[in-house]
Amino acid sequence: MTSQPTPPFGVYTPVVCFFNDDESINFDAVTQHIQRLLSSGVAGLVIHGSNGEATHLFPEEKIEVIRHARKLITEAKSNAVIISGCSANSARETIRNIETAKEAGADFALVLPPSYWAAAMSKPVIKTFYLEVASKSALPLIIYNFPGVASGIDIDSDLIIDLAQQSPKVVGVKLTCGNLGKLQRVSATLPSTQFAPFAGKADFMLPGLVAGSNGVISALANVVPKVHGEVIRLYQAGELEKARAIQADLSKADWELVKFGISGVKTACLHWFGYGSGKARVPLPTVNAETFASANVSALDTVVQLEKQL
Ligand SMILES: O=C(O)C(=O)C[C@@H](O)C(=O)O
Repeated sequence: MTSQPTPPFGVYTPVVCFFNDDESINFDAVTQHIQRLLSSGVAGLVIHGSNGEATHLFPEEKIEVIRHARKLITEAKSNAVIISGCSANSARETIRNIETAKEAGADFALVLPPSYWAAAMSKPVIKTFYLEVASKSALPLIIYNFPGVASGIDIDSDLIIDLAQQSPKVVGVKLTCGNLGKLQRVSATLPSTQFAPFAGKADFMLPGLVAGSNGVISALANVVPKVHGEVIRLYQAGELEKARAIQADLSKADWELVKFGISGVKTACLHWFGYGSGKARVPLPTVNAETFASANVSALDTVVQLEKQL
């Protein structure tokens, strides 16, 4: 099998999906948001990640949003890539999701381990799942390790390395588990030309860069993508103390943001950038603008003010 493309190094945003009060997709806000992300120089958009409420969208809506993102990337003359969430509990449905995501304009597929029958999901079973998907995948595959949304299933570095060595289609992993040792072992074993490990949260972005992360995939990059890019710039320039100072601000802000949940990410965009709303699809609660404005969001405000200066 010919070698597969890997996602370029940089900042990736798991893009939130904006909704109107009637829960229909607010494409005007989606457009403003993606245009702001692209103008900030993100390397890629993760469409239908956890923050994108992938689990709340109809199949046809998922295709429409990917197509819309691809259209905006083309209009912006951007080189950003699309990593599309394609997870399902069967290999068969996952493979079909990848086909439709490719047709809609995605470049890579992001796939969680199957978790409905969590007790049956032993390492050999998970390995069989990923090798089956990779063998028929229409796109290069990125493993999505997020125990919090996968019944606690936490894929270890042995299995990640084994999958990448067995299938050239497996080209990356998104470590939202926050396990730096895992990231370090994977990046030290698999060549960066063939495999892209990602630190999956702002919280450990700089330590992740030191451990060989291919940049970062961060929900907070919905709000302050340029600040994430600044950490990379400072790190690559060897200005570690300045990078650490901004990392400290990002970690404080991420902790503040996570308390508001996915809706809060959207409300933050309304609060500081004037588009969209916090509306999330039931059962997720919606954080309204007044609640957000009256809360202590000083750590977030610190990084937003820096974002606006960059
Ligand atoms: O929304 C996703 O797909 C995530 O994994 C979120 C993660 O990047 C984070 O920063 O919490």
